Amino acid sequence: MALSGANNDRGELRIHENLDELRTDLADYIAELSEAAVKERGVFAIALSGGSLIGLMGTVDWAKWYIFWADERVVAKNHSDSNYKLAKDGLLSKVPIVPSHVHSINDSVSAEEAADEYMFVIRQLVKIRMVSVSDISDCPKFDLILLGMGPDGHIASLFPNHSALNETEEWVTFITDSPKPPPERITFTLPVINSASNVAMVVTGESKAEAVHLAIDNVGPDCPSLPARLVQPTKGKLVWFLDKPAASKLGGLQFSE
Ligand SMILES: O=C1O[C@H](COP(=O)(O)O)[C@@H](O)[C@H](O)[C@H]1O
Repeated sequence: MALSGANNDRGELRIHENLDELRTDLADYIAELSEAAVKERGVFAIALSGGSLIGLMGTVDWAKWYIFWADERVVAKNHSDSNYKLAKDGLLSKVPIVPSHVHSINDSVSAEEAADEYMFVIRQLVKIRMVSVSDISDCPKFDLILLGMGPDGHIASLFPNHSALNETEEWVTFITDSPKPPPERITFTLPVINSASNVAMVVTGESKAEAVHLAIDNVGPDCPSLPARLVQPTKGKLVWFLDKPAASKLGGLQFSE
């Protein structure tokens, strides 16, 4: 049985006994959001990340889905480091997704050009409202952004103390010095992540327990620079999907079973 609760302004916490339980809860959560968005707008705009979360997603009704990536490594689409390849092999090739609804980056140009082109594509889709727009800025408002988190607290390709964290003008930016290989990546910026209707942080494993603690608990003045702590949807909802090892260093939570 999952434990769920809330921690101040750090969102809803769902802590699961094991990965099977987490996978089921995450699939139900995504299905509910998808159904609500399709009912309201006719489409569901979801941004995926890479990493371990892809293996935790279930299958739902894909026909109305528009798929984006919150971050991508600037490598060929068939490279083992590609987040697109990860999602394609683990998920997209197994479900009836409409190919033209899958918006991956151009892998044949530089990181800077790929970021600009990706932003242009999103801008066109915002114009025709396939992707909604924020009520308080011109940012796209994705129905759901799925994020993983590294043991260092990075989310998407926003790393601790990196200047990309300060980008407020662009929707998509690029880096060429990622501390985690490969070095060249594109990433949604914090204003886009925080404009989403829903953000799900999917984090598993003991190696991430300290970063989960720093991202969620009130631990003093150093924590605001942790990228995961800067995920604070302005009007949207933040939900953390954790397994017990990832949640093992969280303190002072009030849970209901
Ligand atoms: O490099 C990346 O890492 C994070 C976390 O990955 P994980 O394997 O530790 O879950 C991922 O969310 C991000 O999209 C990816 O590019």
